Amino acid sequence: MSDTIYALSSGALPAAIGIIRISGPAAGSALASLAGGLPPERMPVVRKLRDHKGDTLDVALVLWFPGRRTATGEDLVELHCHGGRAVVAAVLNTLAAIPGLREAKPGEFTRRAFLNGRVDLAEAEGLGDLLSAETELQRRGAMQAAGGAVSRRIDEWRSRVLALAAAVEAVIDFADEDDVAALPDDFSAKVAELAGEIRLVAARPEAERLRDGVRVVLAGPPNAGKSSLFNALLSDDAAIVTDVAGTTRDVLERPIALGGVPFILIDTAGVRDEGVEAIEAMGIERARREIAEGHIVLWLGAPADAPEGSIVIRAKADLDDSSDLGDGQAVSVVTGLGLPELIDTLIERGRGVLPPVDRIGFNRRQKQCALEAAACLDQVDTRSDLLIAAENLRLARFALDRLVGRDSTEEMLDALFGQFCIGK
Ligand SMILES: Nc1nc2c(ncn2[C@@H]2O[C@H](COP(=O)(O)OP(=O)(O)OP(=O)(O)O)[C@@H](O)[C@H]2O)c(=O)[nH]1
Ligand SMILES: [K+]
Ligand SMILES: [Mg+2]
Repeated sequence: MSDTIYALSSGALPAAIGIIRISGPAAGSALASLAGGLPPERMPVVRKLRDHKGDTLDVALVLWFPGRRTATGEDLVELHCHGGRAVVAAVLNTLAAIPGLREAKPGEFTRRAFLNGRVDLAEAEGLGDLLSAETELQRRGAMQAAGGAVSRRIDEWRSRVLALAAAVEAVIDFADEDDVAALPDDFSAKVAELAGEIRLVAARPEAERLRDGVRVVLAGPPNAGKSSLFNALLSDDAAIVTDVAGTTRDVLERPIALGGVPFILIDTAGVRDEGVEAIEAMGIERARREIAEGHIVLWLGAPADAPEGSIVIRAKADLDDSSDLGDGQAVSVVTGLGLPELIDTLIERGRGVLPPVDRIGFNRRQKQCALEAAACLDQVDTRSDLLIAAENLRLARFALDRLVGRDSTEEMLDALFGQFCIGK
């Protein structure tokens, strides 16, 4: 039988309420010893919590969820204490002294929910993203996975694979009896259709992009006004601005949400070829790498030099005279000209880079499993040995099983749940 774990599951203290969760076989007896008996099931009641000497620790709202129909799939207790640091510490210390109880490791409540079949791996991954979501788009994207939309689609694919496998098995069985049997006419078309559907979802931008943010690189020649624009977009003096060409040496990154879209703004060293000493040269090298890897490049320079697909910005537009209406989006950080338009452009382009939040998408791990399943389906050839076709359908099903964690390794679970905080 597993240990009984406990942790503070609500946010940083002090707060109005501190919610302590206890999960495992000894949860009920721990609650009984703190509250002087078990309250009615699934009913919020107020109880005095006392330590083993009988001293009152707090007056708390307590909830008792016995059985398997709980968030973790095992006996679960919630103590809604006053959220003072000393109050919560006193209750946690009392729990620590109860035999069979120990503090939960990061993500351990969710891990138990997974091991007890309350959520699958795709839902647990979605939950992780939901807890770390900082923008509206991240929240909506994570809701899809956490709410089971990915899992439901995988289930549907899985039952189609099973039906195809059953058709093959039926023919193989008949062959044993020396009878004539054939696969349905549309068998191969159905296999190809399923592989195509899986690839379509796998081709969508990966969920990590939504979690990590759209990378927007500000690039261009020295003194073009990159750092000034970086600061203006952030409304912060994060980068050093001077009139000396070559001020920015290193890459500077800052996260920002614009219109609910998560971005990482990246300021870089001005790109030039001549008169460059060693440190600046290294900065330029880094700038080139960021330009190559960025999702969106804002190019503050001559349109002729602009990297492919970049947005050309005509910076310092306040200095333009009326005859000098060059190419690019005019922006001035001095007058604010063109900034709202630039932000709108970024939001629009940014949404295009991210996975669609109203449809399901995969993270990198899930995508790999999905592509494996599609590749196995490609190998299903009804003109050759049907035993091999059956085997490939079995492998396709295993790949889908791995996607939702039906067949997960300890290391995989450690890696996933280790990213969660304690108490989750
Ligand atoms: N008038 C005007 N001056 C600007 C504007 N943006 C930047 N500047 C000035 O241009 C100079 C260079 O600005 P930076 O932001 O340091 O330019 P940079 O591209 O980051 O320069 P490096 O980091 O050296 O490559 C500074 O003196 C800024 O004050 C603008 O919109 N209007
Ligand atoms: K500068
Ligand atoms: Mg700069």
